[in-house]
Amino acid sequence: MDELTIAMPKGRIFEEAYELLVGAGYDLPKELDDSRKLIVEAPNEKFRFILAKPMDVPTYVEHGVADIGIAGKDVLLEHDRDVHELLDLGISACYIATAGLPDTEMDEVTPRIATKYPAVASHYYRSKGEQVEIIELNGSIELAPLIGLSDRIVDIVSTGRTLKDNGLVEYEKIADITSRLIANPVSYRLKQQRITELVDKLREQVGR
Ligand SMILES: Nc1ncnc2c1ncn2[C@@H]1O[C@H](COP(=O)(O)OP(=O)(O)OP(=O)(O)O)[C@@H](O)[C@H]1O
Ligand SMILES: O=P(O)(O)OC[C@H]1O[C@H](OP(=O)(O)OP(=O)(O)O)[C@H](O)[C@@H]1O
Repeated sequence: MDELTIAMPKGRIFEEAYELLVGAGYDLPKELDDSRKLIVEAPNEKFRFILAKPMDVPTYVEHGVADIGIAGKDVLLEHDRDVHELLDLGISACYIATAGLPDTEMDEVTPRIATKYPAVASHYYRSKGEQVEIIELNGSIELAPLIGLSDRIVDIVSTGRTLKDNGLVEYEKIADITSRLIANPVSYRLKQQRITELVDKLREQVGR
């Protein structure tokens, strides 16, 4: 049986992804969940896990150093990678939206948009025929309108708490987000049987 290398996102998505795999019947070592190791073997299943930053998962899969991976749809929308999207896992649900200070218009000349998702934001405003200046930030995006750096932000909303606590309001929803199972196209061809079996088990688990 071929070994499958799986790129798992550390952080928010990890716990739900781990539970999904265990729920699907896979025997995973405890050290995957409770150690700081970045490469963990699951010999009983012939899996090798690599623990990656969520944004980097599609990079490992595109380059074929991981056969499959779990990535947020936000990451897949932002970086157009050559990977197959096999299954919507339904976990880590959130959405991307525009937000800003309440009752404010965007600057008429060059509205400024702060975001961690420059491609998603550019695409969104271009599709509306609006010309904007994108300001890329790495986090704490909600700061931008509060201190006058931008008119709007394009960011993830989950509970809405961060917007609320900072006195910001949502304007438009851009895309619903969940995590997806992705595969390297060559791995998918060469290890199709193993990957299909995994997809079927996960699909059954997702449907529960
Ligand atoms: N409230 C949320 N904020 C951000 N991402 C969320 C949220 N809810 C679900 N997600 C999903 O989790 C992924 C991000 O996970 P996480 O926050 O652990 O990574 P990160 O953004 O790289 O974090 P950091 O840079 O803070 O380490 C996103 O790609 C998205 O699909
Ligand atoms: O709607 P909520 O449930 O409040 O979640 C949304 C917030 O969570 C994320 O930030 P994160 O916690 O990853 O911190 P960051 O600003 O450093 O990216 C996201 O960028 C929002 O700020």
